[in-house]
Amino acid sequence: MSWLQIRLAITPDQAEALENQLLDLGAVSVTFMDAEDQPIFEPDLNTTPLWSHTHLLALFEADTDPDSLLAHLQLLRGGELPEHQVEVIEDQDWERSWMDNFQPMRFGRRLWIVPSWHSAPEPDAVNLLLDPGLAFGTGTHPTTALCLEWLDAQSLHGQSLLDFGCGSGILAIAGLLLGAEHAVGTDIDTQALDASRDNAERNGIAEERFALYLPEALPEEPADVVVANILAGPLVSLAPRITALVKPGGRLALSGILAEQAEEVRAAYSEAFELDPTADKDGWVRISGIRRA
Ligand SMILES: C[S@@+](CC[C@H](N)C(=O)[O-])C[C@H]1O[C@@H](n2cnc3c(N)ncnc32)[C@H](O)[C@@H]1O
Repeated sequence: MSWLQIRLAITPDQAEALENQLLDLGAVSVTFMDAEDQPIFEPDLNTTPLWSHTHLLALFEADTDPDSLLAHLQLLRGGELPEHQVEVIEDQDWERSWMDNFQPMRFGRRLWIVPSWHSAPEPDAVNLLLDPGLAFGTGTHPTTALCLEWLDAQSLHGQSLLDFGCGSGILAIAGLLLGAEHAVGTDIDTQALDASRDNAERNGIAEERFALYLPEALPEEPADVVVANILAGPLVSLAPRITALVKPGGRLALSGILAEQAEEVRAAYSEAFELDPTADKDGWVRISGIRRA
């Protein structure tokens, strides 16, 4: 199957309106790409140099007429049309294009993330075979890497784990391979739930060890260990819910936070958690801690 792809150069202040306009015009997917051509979820529209020279990719059904589409977009935007390129791409290319640099990578001492089409460089290590499909989470992004390193450093044996915003399922599956007894993943995106299920199967995780839910269906049952890589805004607004999902004495790692947003997120969790020092990687930070009893 092929798709019509429109790549538009944007500035952060245009992003939200343009995304809505493209969706109104029938885009089946709109992805924000950062300066390194990696997809970003829910970009911070107010700040960040990572996001200041970037573009947006919109995919439409292949039979969409690009001239008519662009004319409609121009109309919706009061005559203004951002700089753009139009191309027809094959499905396979679309899924894979941003993954060209996805190679086996080690996180912490024991854990390797291995693209499912590669062989494991260290067969005796903890190898997570991953095909993210259309979901976020390969470990190439610093926000995921910060969580993987944290998980690798935990003693997870026999623990229950919750992955809030599971994307490809990478964090939950890493936790299970590192010894967690049971994991729950939740995501607002059903494609992420599908990818997580496929990746769990790929790694021989028995179905009963990994449950997946949309957030509205997630049982409000606290876990020993919770990871949430979903950006600062939702982490702050979801703080009461995420806190309640961590057992007293349980551990929490939050990611998807830019360095300048760390204080705001720490403030939302500092009453309920004994927080560790903030860890950072390439402008992103991880906030972790133990829930006070
Ligand atoms: C940055 S990705 C993280 C994926 C994966 N956990 C990782 O660490 O690579 C964020 C994921 O959270 C999901 N998400 C965003 N907001 C959410 C929310 N309020 N509740 C649940 N999932 C959410 C997105 O659909 C996306 O799959």
